[in-house]
Amino acid sequence: MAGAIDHRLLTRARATRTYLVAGVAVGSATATLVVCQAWLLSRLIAGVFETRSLDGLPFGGLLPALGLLALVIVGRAALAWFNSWVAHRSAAAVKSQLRADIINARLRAPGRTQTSTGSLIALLSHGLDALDGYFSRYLPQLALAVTVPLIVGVAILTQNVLSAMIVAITLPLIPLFMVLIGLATKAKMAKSWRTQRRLANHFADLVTGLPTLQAFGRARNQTIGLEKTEKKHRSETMSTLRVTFLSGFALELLATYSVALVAVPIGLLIVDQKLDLLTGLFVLILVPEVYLPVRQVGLHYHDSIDGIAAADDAFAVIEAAGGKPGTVPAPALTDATIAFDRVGFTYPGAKVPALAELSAEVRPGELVALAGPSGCGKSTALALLMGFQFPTEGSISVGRQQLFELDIDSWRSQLAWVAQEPGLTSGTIADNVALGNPDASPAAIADALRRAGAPDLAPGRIVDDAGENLSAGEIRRIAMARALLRIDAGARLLVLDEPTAGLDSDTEAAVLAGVRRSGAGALVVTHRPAVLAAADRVIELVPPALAETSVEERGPSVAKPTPADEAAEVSR
Ligand SMILES: Nc1ncnc2c1ncn2[C@@H]1O[C@H](COP(=O)(O)OP(=O)(O)OP(=O)(O)O)[C@@H](O)[C@H]1O
Repeated sequence: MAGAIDHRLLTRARATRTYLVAGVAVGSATATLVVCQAWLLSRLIAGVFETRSLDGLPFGGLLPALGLLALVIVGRAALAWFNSWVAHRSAAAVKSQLRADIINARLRAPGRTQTSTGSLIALLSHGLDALDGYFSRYLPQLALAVTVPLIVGVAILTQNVLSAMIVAITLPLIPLFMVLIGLATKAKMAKSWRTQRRLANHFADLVTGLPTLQAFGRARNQTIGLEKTEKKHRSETMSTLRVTFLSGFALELLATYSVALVAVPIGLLIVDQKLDLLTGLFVLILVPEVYLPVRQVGLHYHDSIDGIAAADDAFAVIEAAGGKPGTVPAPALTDATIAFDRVGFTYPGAKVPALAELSAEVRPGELVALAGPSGCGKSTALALLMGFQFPTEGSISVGRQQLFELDIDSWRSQLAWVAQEPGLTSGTIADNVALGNPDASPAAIADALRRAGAPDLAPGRIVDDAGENLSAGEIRRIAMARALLRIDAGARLLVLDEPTAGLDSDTEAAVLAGVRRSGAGALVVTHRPAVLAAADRVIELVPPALAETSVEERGPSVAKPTPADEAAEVSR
């Protein structure tokens, strides 16, 4: 059946495998108890007819069977409870593993997925909860649908071959119908899932962009848009439910007719006294038990679709982070040169490259400036250097190693990064600065803030989510202090994406001079003439369109020679 078990869930989420083994064991035990229950019930009913004429205690001989029946019923209830307990534990374990994998994938390669932030939040919060139904309802039923018909079918075969043959012919019709219904509704289910995702995105956009939307008088339109998506979601949910109920009804009808097909000949055989009452009852009680778990799988089919769709989304994020992470320890930047060799990058789904033909070097301890018009790919070049993305053209090497081969943690431990829009976490300013070096003393944190031009910011001041209570300049100075602390802790390259927005020229000059004194290098995206003048080399990026069209005449983007290069050239 389409989408029964996602092989990636089996290979990645170990709890799924454990659960399937437990499910088959519980299913087999349940099937055995079903057979015992049917046997005891038929013995009791047939016994009532046979002992009716006895004097004294007519049903006294049936008491042991009655006691056993009670035990079997308690056993079945215990198995059902155990099954549900294992299922919920497995769902929790799988969800927790997938959440960790998603977050790790996002940390390893933040920009490599096409999943928007809204979708990611929806997936990490309630999206993966769709796996609850998959594990607690669908998979247990799937295990029972395999084990119960097999064991109960064999029990029927030992008693009455004709009944077993009727069951063997009619039972496959149920999965067949389920496949047909599944094929007919697959597109509908996928559409419903897409609408659900769009609703989550719409909502996230509305929340994050509310001030802008209000400023431009568009908040009302967005609310109307949200209402439309919500209405669509509601009608699609109703139509999904309609399909679910209708398909349940069809499967129920099929199973009922199949049971009747067995019941009629059994009844006739009993009337003709060709079959004793005990055997006839045993078979009649068992037959519906064969169809029940298979029918229930159909009823919980939508749980499997929802669960698989959630798992698909999770794996899209996890797999986008790339195959196996690199393992080679990063060469020390104290003597390794970083080389961009005709590096280009096109974002997934984009038609034009964001960066093209970048060739440049960053030598140990150098201050290298990255300049060029807006949108020419400066931030993208830094993202490639940080290992958030891998080049789609050319390569980046560190010493003799390719960047993609490096253990990303050992590589990033040498870098101190200040993003264009630095991220802050909730806590205090000191907590955020200490991200650069968790072992830093309060005095070192205060000193880093001072050097980053932020002596006015009290380290104990509370930072709201994403630094909402701070100005853009303050956020950038805190991020700069964090990077300086990281340099103090041993990072060898400061990676700055237009750090000057929050700093005055003097502070900026002091920051860069301080970094150079420490022996660390810096790769700085900047437009400021003072930084460009102080740089050992300036890499002029050209817009990708220009790089694409005229690379033959112009040659690749290269660094302007430094005075040291020129001196070396002269001496040659
Ligand atoms: N996540 C993304 N998906 C698709 N395209 C992107 C993405 N991020 C950036 N781009 C595009 O890639 C190109 C380069 O962007 P980038 O941010 O690297 O430029 P930049 O030189 O740093 O610009 P600025 O100086 O304005 O900060 C731009 O055309 C941008 O629209």
